[in-house]
Parts: sequence; C-alpha cells; structure tokens
Amino acid sequence: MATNTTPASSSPLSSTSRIIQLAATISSSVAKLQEILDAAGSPSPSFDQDAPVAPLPREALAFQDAVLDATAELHDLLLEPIELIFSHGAHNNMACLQAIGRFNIAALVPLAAAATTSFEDIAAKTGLSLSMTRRLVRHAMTMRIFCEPQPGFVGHTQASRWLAVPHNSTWITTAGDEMWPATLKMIESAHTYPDSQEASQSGFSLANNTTQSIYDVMAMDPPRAQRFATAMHAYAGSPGFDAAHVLDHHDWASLGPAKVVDVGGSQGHIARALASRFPELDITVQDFAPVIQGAEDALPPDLRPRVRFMAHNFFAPQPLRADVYYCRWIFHNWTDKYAVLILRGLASAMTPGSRLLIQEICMPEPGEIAHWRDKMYRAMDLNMAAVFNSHERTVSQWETLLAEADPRFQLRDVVSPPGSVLSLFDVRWNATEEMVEGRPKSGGSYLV
Ligand SMILES: C[S@@+](CC[C@H](N)C(=O)[O-])C[C@H]1O[C@@H](n2cnc3c(N)ncnc32)[C@H](O)[C@@H]1O
Repeated sequence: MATNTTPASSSPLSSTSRIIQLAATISSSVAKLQEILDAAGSPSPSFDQDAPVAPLPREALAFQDAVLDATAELHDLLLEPIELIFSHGAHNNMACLQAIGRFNIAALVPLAAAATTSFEDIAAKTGLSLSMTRRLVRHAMTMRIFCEPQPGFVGHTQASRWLAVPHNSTWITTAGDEMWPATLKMIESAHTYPDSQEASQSGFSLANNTTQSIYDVMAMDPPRAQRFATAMHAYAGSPGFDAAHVLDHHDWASLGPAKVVDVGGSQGHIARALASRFPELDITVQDFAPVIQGAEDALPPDLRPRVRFMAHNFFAPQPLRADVYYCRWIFHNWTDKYAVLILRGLASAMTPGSRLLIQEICMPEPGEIAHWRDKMYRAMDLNMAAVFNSHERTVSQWETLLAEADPRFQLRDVVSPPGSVLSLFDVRWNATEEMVEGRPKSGGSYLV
C-alpha cells in the first residue's frame, strides 16, 4: 500500500523515480480494486448520473487508500508550487458551491437520463446573469458537478444528481451560507481570542456579528436551526457514519441484559438500530426536550418496551444507573473546558463494571493514516474550530481530558472500524482509586 509521501527521487533520469513508483502503485492497486468489485458484482465507479451511490466493499478500502494517495501525490508532483497552492485553495470552489446551494441549481436540471437544460434557462430561474451562470456552472464541472454533453446544455453527473435531493441541497446551502462565512472569520477569532474555550468567540459568532454562540443564535431562529440540523443529518447519513460501525465493532452481545444510556442521542436512530440487533438491551436516549419530541411515538411497536426517551442536559449529573453510557459525536462540539464538565456529569453515575463508550473522530498523528483521510479529518477539525471553537481529539488528548475530568476514567481500547469516520473509545471506571474528601488521592482536579 502506498501511503508514502516522501519527495520524488532526486535523480531525474532514474527509472524508479517517484512518479514511476506512483504509477506502478496506481496500476497494481486499481487492478486489485477492480477484481474486488467484479467479485462483489459491483459496477466500476462512474461519474454518470445513474451510477449507484454505494460504499466500496470493505476489502477494497486499503486499495482505495493506495490509489487516492498515489494519484493525488502524482497530480501534485506535476505542478509548479504556485499551481499546487492555487489548486488546493478552495475559495473558488466554495463560491460555486454557495451558488449551487443558494439557488438550488441542481434541482433546475432535469433528472431523466440524458436530459439537459440550457444555461439560459438556469440563468432565468436563478436571476444570475447568463455570463455568471455559465462561469459558475462550468467551474462546478471541473469538480465533476454537472456536465455539458452538448455545448450550452447542462446535464447531471452522479454528484449533481446527489445534490438535487432536498436534504443534500440543504447540506450544501449550509456549507455555503453558514460554514464558509464562519471559516472566513476563523483566523480573526483565533487571533483575537487565542486559546478561547468559548463558542461565543468563534468565527461563527464574528461572522454573525454577535457575542452569542451558535447555540444561542440557533435557539432564537428555529427555521435556521432546522436547516442546520437537516444539513447535519444529510452529512451523517453517509456510509462513514453508518450505525453498523458501532453495532459490528463493540461486543454488545456479551453484555447480556444491559442498560444503555445514549447521551445526546437525538431522535434515537442509533438506539433503534442497537435495540433491533440486540434484543437484551434496554436503552434510554437523552437529549434536549425539543429534540426528542415525537421520537417515542415514531418507534416501531416492538421496540417501545426497550427504547425510551428522556429530556436531560448532559452538563447536569447523570440521573440514570446504566451498564453503558454511550456518547456518539457529542464531545467534538465542545472545547475541553466543557467536555470535562460533560464527563464529570457522567462520572457521578459510573460504578465498577460500568463503561463509557465514546464514538468520535480519532485525530491521527501525522503520517498515521492515508493522506486523503488525514486531509478529511483535518478539514473536519477546522470546521469545529470555525463554528464551535472546539476541536477533534487524538488518543493522547482523550487520555488527558479523561484524566482531568476524573482519574478513575481509564481508556482501555480504541477501535477504528474500516470505513468508519468515527472511532470507538472504550472507557472503564477504576473504582479502586482512593477518594479523599471527594477528590482522588492521586491528584487531578476532580470537583463534585
Ligand atoms: C452532533 S449531534 C449527535 C447526535 C447523535 N448522537 C448522533 O450521533 O447522530 C449532538 C447532539 O447533542 C445534543 N446536545 C447538545 N447539547 C446538549 C446538552 N447540553 N444536553 C443534552 N444534549 C445536548 C444535540 O441536541 C444533538 O442531538
């Protein structure tokens, strides 16, 4: 597998120059990838609008890493520095995506096979000039979004068709109109408030000309909050966030008849999947009251006895005794100051034998994973900075955070399922830590 990112060979005449090595890696890995697709009866990837949107088979993922890293490196190696830097600058891409989202351009192109619409038609419906419409849509085509099968007429690719689905279009609108403005102000906020632990001092807050956090801003504008939530659901609906990753990669069956609390579990989509697969689990989903509204009524009748919902603010002490406290994708929204408070709320309920299962991005150390995945995680980390002032965490950052919250938390294992964006941090409770006047004897800053 070629995850090597060492520079090109110093000898320009060498027959084993870096570009030749990369080409060989691409050739052999693509051949293996195609073999796996053939064996699975899966079609070869295509930009065609009718191409199915499906994840690669699990056994193809290492070859996917090899090909994507080698092709990207080869591409970058053949550019001058200024071309390389320009090609990685994303501002023009974002301008296009903002236009596609704001004017819902993907929905203006007919979905029928080989159907097209003219630039004039798109311009008339968006209110953009014909010239700007043509420039934006043709730039989008360089990202494989839309195609121009005959001059002047726009058709769908797989990606533009995906954007025509309403909640995906909400996702791109949110990227253009919420995330991008926040990102533009991120450096200003980082410079004005170095190491701030407050979401109210984020790029999002500066971009919205407010001293309130995104939570406060959204609370005052329910339709905007709904759009943001829809966008996050569209994103979290991608294969990297599939419920199967936590179902398949934690030994739920061995727990027997266990009580699980899904902290910040939203409308309970993971709880439902867990309860369906593991009939001995009894699950309570906790979240804000408006978030869980109607969730219980939407449960299939067979799950109602074992899945329930409870309004709970996770900064308050955990009121339920359970075998597993499951926290999926909640900590990354919070700076360390607040993540420690969430953990302390849980510490008050932990007992010997109970466990805390955290599902979050595990930020890699440099060079640890495929370059393209590394880039994706680092982009997500900066998204957290722009909007919440928070960050994604490495294993050692988790260890530090857990120890700061309470030294009795012990990180036992970290599992990164293949194809999953999120890793599983299995945390246990070391009850033998001696407490003196409400504080662990070994030190730490535990506060009751
Ligand atoms: C990024 S979402 C993750 C939702 C779900 N766990 C998942 O993986 O899809 C974060 C969740 O935390 C909830 N949340 C935020 N602050 C909270 C708080 N103080 N108490 C309880 N839930 C909270 C939000 O309402 C939201 O459902």
